[in-house]
Amino acid sequence: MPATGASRSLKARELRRFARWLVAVNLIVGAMLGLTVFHSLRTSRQIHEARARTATENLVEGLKAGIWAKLNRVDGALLSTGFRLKHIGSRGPLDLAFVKQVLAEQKSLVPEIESLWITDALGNVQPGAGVPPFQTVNLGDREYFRRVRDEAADALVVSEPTHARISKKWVLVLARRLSNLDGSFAGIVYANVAVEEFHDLFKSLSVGRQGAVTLRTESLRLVARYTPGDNGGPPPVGSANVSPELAASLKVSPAQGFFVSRTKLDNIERTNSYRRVHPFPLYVLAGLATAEFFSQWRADAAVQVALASVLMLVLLGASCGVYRSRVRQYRAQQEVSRLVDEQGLMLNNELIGILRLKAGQIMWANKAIETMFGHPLQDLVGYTTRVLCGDDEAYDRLGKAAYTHLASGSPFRAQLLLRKKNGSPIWVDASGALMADRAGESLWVMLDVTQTRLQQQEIERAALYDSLTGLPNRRLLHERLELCLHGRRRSEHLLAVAFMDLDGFKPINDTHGHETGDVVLCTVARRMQAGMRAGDTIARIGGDEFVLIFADLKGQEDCMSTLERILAVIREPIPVLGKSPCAVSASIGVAFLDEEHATACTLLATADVAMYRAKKAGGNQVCCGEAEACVV
Ligand SMILES: Nc1nc2c(ncn2[C@@H]2O[C@H](COP(=O)(O)OP(=O)(O)OP(=O)(O)O)[C@@H](O)[C@H]2O)c(=O)[nH]1
Repeated sequence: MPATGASRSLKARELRRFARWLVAVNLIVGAMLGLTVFHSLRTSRQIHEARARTATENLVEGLKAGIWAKLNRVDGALLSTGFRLKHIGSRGPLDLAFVKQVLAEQKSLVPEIESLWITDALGNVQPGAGVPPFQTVNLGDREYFRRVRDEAADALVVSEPTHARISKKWVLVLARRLSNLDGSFAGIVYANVAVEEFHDLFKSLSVGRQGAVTLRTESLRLVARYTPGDNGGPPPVGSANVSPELAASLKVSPAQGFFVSRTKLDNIERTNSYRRVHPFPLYVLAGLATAEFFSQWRADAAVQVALASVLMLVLLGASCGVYRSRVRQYRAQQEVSRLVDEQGLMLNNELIGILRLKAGQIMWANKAIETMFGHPLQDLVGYTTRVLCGDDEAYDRLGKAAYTHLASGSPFRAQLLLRKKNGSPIWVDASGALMADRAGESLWVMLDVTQTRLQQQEIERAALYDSLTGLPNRRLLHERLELCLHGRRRSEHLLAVAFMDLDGFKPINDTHGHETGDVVLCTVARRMQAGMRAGDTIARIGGDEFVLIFADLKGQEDCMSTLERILAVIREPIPVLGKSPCAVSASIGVAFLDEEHATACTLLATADVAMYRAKKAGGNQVCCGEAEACVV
């Protein structure tokens, strides 16, 4: 069944639908995979964020406790000093030795204190250890001094980060009031805590290479900052430059909080927690770098994304493979359809007949067989090939020859003479071969070669027979003579060859025309044929020359009497249509096969010579080629 254009385009549509389906499956699987990975990564990031927050909160809680303890010890030293130096100015001149002793004792008890001093009511630092001799250091302009002096209550004052005038270091100053007996302001006792003092505490914390720990005053001025990787250079002590996220969080939650921000100092994003170091006006902050804290998460994310990508690539590759294989299948189907179409056209041609046979029975035949033999297809299919053969004998002969050949494994090829439905003969060039995939079945191809065959016969005839008289020509004469000579050697009977030439033929041509001459030649030929036996041969070898072969003579007399009869029938008047009858005679030379004349050449030559003798002798007679032969 040939594939139609419609069924082909249907298959092309199916292929496009399959491609769309594959794309859709890939998109859906890709989307699901992407969503799964996204959800998994978001969840694990949230877990990491929660862990980061907990870690920074734990860090900052520890810091807060450490700083509180430090400053509490410093404040304790201030309180003790204040207590021991209470009203000391009211009892007369200052006992500097005692003051120095007290300050030294307290300082030695609290290692965090870088220096411990008192001032008078004007802010002049009383001379002591670390103060250059003959030099007056006045703190009256210091903000913490004014606050201690101006606040009536005996409260601890913590300064902003201050550059110390004596040690030249950045310090945090803790100060308390000294009073006279009447309660008036006598000066301050203050302790400088170097900002480096906090670094030791900060260093003990594990914040990674890019983490940061910071101490700020209530006004957010930087007191100390520590980053293990020393990111961003030396800390700008005293600077109040903070991230907007910290400022916003403090507004909402002044005591403690959590925020994520990118630090301007080193441009590193961190997850931070902060705590107020109550009762001190200080904030501690601990931050873990997002990049570090999320490095594991990032590695996990990279692995998950890579796995998902590989999975997607594998799916894509498999889809491409499946699609390509479907395309190949589609192309193969197209090719098969094309071949089926071509085969259909070939099978249904009008020229070459095709038959499929099984055990001599016609299983299938094409239109050309119908045309060639004239049998309708329904009269062929299901019947044996006997209907195509002339008779049972021809059918059996053909069957034996063909199937013996096919059984040997080689195809059969022959020109066969078969019969049409109307009984007329038909020559076919037939070729048959066993079908490999169908047991016992054979395929036959037939071409009508009747015309070729007839033309061939005509050509063969023209080569062997005289076109005017229909008698054998010189070539066939020689073949037959050789054949006779070959058979004669085993025969007892006599063989003779007679050479005959008409007498007076030329004048007939000249007088009555060539057509009349032709009539005379044909009449003479017919008469001679009528007077000879079936096994004898009469041939025309030239204009008015004939040769006769007598193959089965009982004796020379038998031959001579026949030739005499021939001379007689030739002499009879020959009627010519519309003209007066013509008359001719003949001169005949005959040679008999014997030891001396044993070949065709010698026989013909002898007969020829004898014929000339007959003609010289006046014609209309037979001369024998042997010496003793008599002229009849
Ligand atoms: N009509 C006709 N004439 C032919 C044909 N072939 C040859 N001839 C003629 O036959 C004649 C033969 O010549 P000759 O053998 O001399 O004829 P003839 O008159 O019988 O002479 P002799 O044989 O000597 O007796 C020639 O005139 C040829 O032209 C032919 O096929 N048809």
